[in-house]
Amino acid sequence: MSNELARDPEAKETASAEEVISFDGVDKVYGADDPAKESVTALKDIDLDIRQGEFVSVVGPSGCGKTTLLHMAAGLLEATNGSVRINGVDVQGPDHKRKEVGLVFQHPVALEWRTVRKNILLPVQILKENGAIEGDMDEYRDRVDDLISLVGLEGFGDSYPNELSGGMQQRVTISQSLVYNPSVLLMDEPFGSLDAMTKDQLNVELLRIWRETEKTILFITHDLDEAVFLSDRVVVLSPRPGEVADDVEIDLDRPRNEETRGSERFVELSAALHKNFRSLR
Ligand SMILES: Nc1ncnc2c1ncn2[C@@H]1O[C@H](COP(=O)(O)OP(=O)(O)OP(=O)(O)O)[C@@H](O)[C@H]1O
Repeated sequence: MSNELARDPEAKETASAEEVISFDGVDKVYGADDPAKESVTALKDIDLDIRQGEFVSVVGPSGCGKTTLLHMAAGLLEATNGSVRINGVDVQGPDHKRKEVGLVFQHPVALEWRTVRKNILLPVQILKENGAIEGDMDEYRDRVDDLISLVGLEGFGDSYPNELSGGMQQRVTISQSLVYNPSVLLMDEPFGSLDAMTKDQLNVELLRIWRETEKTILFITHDLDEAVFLSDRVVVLSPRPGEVADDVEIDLDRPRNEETRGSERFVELSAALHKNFRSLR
């Protein structure tokens, strides 16, 4: 694959430590500064470090603060206490570079009147308008073609979103998050609305894309088996207020494929995680 899509070498240099995503003593209280509303403590005392090139999933009961955690890493929400850093830089500070972070949400965000190619280019146009990235558009147009082939959408660059299946639309979303070459991908249940077969297939493909692009990934999911299949570590949050209840190393060999799901070790790890999860209630 093209080296163009691998991790930005500049990002490696700017990371002061191996930790690429760091939560340090983070609390999130919604409504803390609005006396008219009852406050909700979503997350409490989160310490979590994700190292260069790691794939870490976060699981936990509904409402425990998974999306809140991800939105804080994206700089979309401010921590009430503590700090969140990407590549050693506070995401709320003036030195934070928005281009360091790619976001993938559960539902595709493609605009129906733009072709696949133009949709993939959209984040670049937005970031360029905001002054967050520089460089020539032609450079990014070439990159779009590399991405279309990386995510398996060859031949669909001139199609419109309504001509694509749900799985293909999520491939577009993944390309959108990679187009400006962030060092970090934050993924919030990206395959949650897909059927089981498409989800399994995209899981395998995501691992290939991760391997080829060398990104650091923070992945939110409700699906414990998906978390085991994908991750180096699975972080378990307690019921709200979410605290880190467990941080489980997943020692399955890589590369992983469909056979991995049938392996003895996968079944063991999955069973242990399900048991751990039940004990939280
Ligand atoms: N803007 C908000 N204002 C007030 N409370 C909020 C807000 N957003 C989220 N919450 C509350 O914070 C808690 C954590 O929400 P969050 O969406 O992060 O959980 P989650 O683990 O992602 O949930 P789910 O698994 O159901 O998607 C919930 O109790 C939710 O009601």
